[in-house]
Amino acid sequence: MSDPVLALDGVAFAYPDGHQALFGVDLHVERGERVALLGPNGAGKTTLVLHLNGILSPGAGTVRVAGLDVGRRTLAEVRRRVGVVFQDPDDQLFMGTVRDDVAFGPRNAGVRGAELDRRVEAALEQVGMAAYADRPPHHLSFGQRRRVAIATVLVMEPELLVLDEPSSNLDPASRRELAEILLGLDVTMLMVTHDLPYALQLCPRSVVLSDGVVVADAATYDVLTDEATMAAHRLELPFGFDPRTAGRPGARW
Ligand SMILES: Nc1ncnc2c1ncn2[C@@H]1O[C@H](COP(=O)(O)OP(=O)(O)OP(=O)(O)O)[C@@H](O)[C@H]1O
Repeated sequence: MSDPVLALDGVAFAYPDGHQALFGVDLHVERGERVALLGPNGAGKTTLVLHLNGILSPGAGTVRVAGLDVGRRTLAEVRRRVGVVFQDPDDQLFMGTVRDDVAFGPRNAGVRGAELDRRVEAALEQVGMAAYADRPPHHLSFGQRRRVAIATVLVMEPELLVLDEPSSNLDPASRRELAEILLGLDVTMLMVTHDLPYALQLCPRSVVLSDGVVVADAATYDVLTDEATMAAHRLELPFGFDPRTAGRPGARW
């Protein structure tokens, strides 16, 4: 069998002030999976994500991406393979046009000419933003900027797409449209979210992190209908939302 796209084994991490944020986390993601990373505020989700592209290094344990150990020597290659879309699109957009923002990563990696144009076009097409290529990003709506931020990562053709709260601050129509876009992508995905219906819609599997420990790793439907786990880890469904009647796109993984 091929290497998992992502393999965390026994990952522990303490911040310099001594706060222990992760305690021996094991998480394996196979190629083609879409996995939601759930958990209450302060659970360690962002800390975990920052290990995936080497911004943080574990105090103990290992992080492997597509068979590569994440470390100083592999950092450039790891960052090509793992695309992280942060919560605030404005952290990722800083050029004069959408096209230049999306071209920035591959251009830095030495891609030029027709190949660069092809990749930029394809990434913008994937997020439905091809018509906006010549616009300044700061003239776009928040939802459009989030899509462009996703394109800046897709253009690198990552093996793992990591999304931090992709549905936050979107109106219902933008939220639904983004779900359709994400469901159409052919990429392994790890999605950090507090939006549990979104997790159910997009991710067949969910991992729950709480106080730096993985406390559940199962089909999203099973997690969201496990009342004891939900209550113990401060996971609450929106008023009136019942996974049992919401359809079961993620029932098996
Ligand atoms: N730079 C830091 N120094 C010390 N402790 C930190 C630092 N950053 C985060 N922490 C602590 O580590 C723990 C995990 O934080 P983290 O941001 O990873 O949680 P999270 O699950 O992403 O939370 P949220 O859902 O609120 O984004 C928290 O207790 C937090 O206070």
